[in-house]
Amino acid sequence: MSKNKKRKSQSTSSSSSNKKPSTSHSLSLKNRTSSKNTTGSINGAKIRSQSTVKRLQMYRGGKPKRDPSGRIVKKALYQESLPSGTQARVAPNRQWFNNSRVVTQNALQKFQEALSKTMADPYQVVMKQTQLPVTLLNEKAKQKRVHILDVEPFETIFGPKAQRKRPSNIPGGEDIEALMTHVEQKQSEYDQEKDLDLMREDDGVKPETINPLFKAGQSKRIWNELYKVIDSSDVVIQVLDARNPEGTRCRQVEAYLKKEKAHKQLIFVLNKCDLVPIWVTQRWVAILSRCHPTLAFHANMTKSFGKQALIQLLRQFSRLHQDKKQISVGFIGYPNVGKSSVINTLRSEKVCKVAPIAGETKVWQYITLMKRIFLIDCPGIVYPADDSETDIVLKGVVRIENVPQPEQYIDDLLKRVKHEYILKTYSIDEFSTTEEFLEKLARKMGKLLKGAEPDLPTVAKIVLNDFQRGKLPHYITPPEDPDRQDNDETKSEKEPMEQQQQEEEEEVEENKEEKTVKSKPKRETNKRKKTGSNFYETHNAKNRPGKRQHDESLNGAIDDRNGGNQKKKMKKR
Ligand SMILES: Nc1nc2c(ncn2[C@@H]2O[C@H](COP(=O)(O)OP(=O)(O)OP(=O)(O)O)[C@@H](O)[C@H]2O)c(=O)[nH]1
Repeated sequence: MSKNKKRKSQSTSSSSSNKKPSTSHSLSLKNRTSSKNTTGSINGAKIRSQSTVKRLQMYRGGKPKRDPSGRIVKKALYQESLPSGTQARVAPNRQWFNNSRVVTQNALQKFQEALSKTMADPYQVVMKQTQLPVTLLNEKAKQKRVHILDVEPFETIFGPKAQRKRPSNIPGGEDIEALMTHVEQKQSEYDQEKDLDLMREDDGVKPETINPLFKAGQSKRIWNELYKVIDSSDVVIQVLDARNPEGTRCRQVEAYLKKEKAHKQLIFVLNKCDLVPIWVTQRWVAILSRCHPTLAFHANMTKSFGKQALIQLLRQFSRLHQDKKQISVGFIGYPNVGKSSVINTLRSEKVCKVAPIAGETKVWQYITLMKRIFLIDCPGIVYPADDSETDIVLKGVVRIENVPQPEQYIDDLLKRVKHEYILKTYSIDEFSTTEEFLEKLARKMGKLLKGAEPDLPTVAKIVLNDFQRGKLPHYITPPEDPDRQDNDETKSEKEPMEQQQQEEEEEVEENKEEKTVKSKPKRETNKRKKTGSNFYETHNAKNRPGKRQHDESLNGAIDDRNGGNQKKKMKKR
C-alpha cells in the first residue's frame, strides 16, 4: 500500500470515530454565540458565530430549486420568511445623501445671482470652477425660453378652448384687414437692391483680389499659435497700443475668452504710453478698466513705466493659483504693439526678439519670469475686420518695405498728424498738397532719381516708418469719460512733441547724473537693488517733479481702478 493511501485510510477511520453530532455541523445554528465578535469554542476549537453561519447559509441557499417546468420545488432559504403578499422593501437611510447638499430655492437663487455677478466682474476670480455646481447657473439661461407646452397642454393655449389672452402686439392690429395693409406696406418698402448682392448676374467684373500682404496676422498658422498660447495660459495679457487702443483691440478674442475660457483672467496692458500725452493714457486707462484690469506701460529696458505694477499684479495671480506649481501668462495682441518688448522689460534682459517691423515673433515661446511665473510670447494677430488698406498700413500691421505704392497712404497720414509736427519733425517749409510735401522732403533728404526727379516712394516709406515708430506724434483721442470729474483738471496740455523735447533735455541731465550715481559708493547701489527700484524710479522720485507727477497720477488711476479693487476683490472664492 502506498504511503498516501495509508494516510487516507487513517484519516477516514479517525474521522468516523470522532464523528461530530449533527448539532455541531459547521452550518448548524445550535450552540452558536450571537455576537459577531465573541467566538465560541467546542473542544477548544474555535467555531463560527451565529451571524457568520447565517450569512454562509444565505450564500448556499440563495436560489430556489425549480422543476423542469420552472415551478419552485424547494424555496430559497429566506424566501418563506416574508408573509405572502408583502414585498421586500429597503428601508430609506439618510446616509445615502451624505455626499449631496440640500439647499432651499431661495438659497439657490441667491447663489446663482452672486456667482453670475462674480463671473461677470473682470476684477473677481472664481477659483476651482470644476468643483462648483456652475451648471446650476445655466438653469436661469435655460429657463429664459418659456416652455409653455411643458406646463400647459396645446389646447388650452392655442386651441378653440384656449384660455390664454391673445398677444396684443401683432403688427398692424388684430383684424385681418389691418394685417393685410401692414403686409402691403412692408412689401412696398422692400428694397430689392439690398438682396441683389447675394445673387448677381455675372457682368464680367470681378472684385479686386486682396493683396496677401494686407492679410498679415490672419493666417491659420498664427491663429493656431494664438490658441496654443490661450490654452496654456492661466492669465492672458492683451497688449494695446496707447495711440490707438480700440483699433488694436481684438474683441473677438475677448468674446471667445469670456465665453469659452471664463476661468482665465484677461488684463489689458496699454503699451507705448510714452508716445501719447498723459491725459490720453489716463482716460484710456479709465475707460478700458471698466471691461478689464488695465495697466499703463512703457516698455523700455532702462526707463520703463508700469513694470512694478504689472509684476505685482502677476504675483497676486500666482498667489491666487496656489494649488498650481506655476502659472503661465500669455501675451497676445496686434502685431508691433510691443508684446516682446513688454516681456523683455519685465525680465530686464533681451529674451525675445524685438524689431520695429510687424511679424517679428513667428512662433510662441516660453520665458521664465520667476520660479512660479512663466510668460508666453505670441505672434501678432489680426482679426479680419472692416479695416481699409490705409488703416492696416497705418496701424503698423504690415512691413512698410513690402507696401506697393506707399505714396497713396501719405494723404491719410497727414490728416492724422498735426501739421506743425510734420513741419517741425522734418524741418521743411509750409506745403499745401501731399505731393508738394513729398517732393520737398525728397529734396531735403537727397532722395532723388535720375534727372533730379524726387524719389517719392522711398520718401513715402520713410514717412510711414516714422509714423509707425512714433517719430511723428499721433493718437486717437479717447472719448469723454463720464465717470471722471477730473477730466479737464488732469488734462495736460503738453503734447507728445513737447513732452519728447522735454524728455530729451532731461535725458541729457539724466546722463550727467547717471555718471555721478555710478561714482557713488557701491553700498548705495546695492541698497537700491534690494528695494527693487530701478534707476529711473529713484531718479524720478528725487529729481524729476514733472515725471513724478506723471507716474503718480497714472498710478493713482491704476490703483483706483485696479490695484485697490484687485487687492480687495481677488480673494479665494
Ligand atoms: N516708444 C515705444 N516704443 C515701443 C514700446 N514698446 C515697444 N516699442 C517698439 O515697438 C516695436 C515693436 O515691438 P515688438 O516688441 O517687436 O512688438 P511685438 O508686438 O512683439 O511685434 P510682433 O513680433 O509683430 O508680434 C519695437 O520697435 C519696439 O522698440 C514703448 O513702450 N514705447
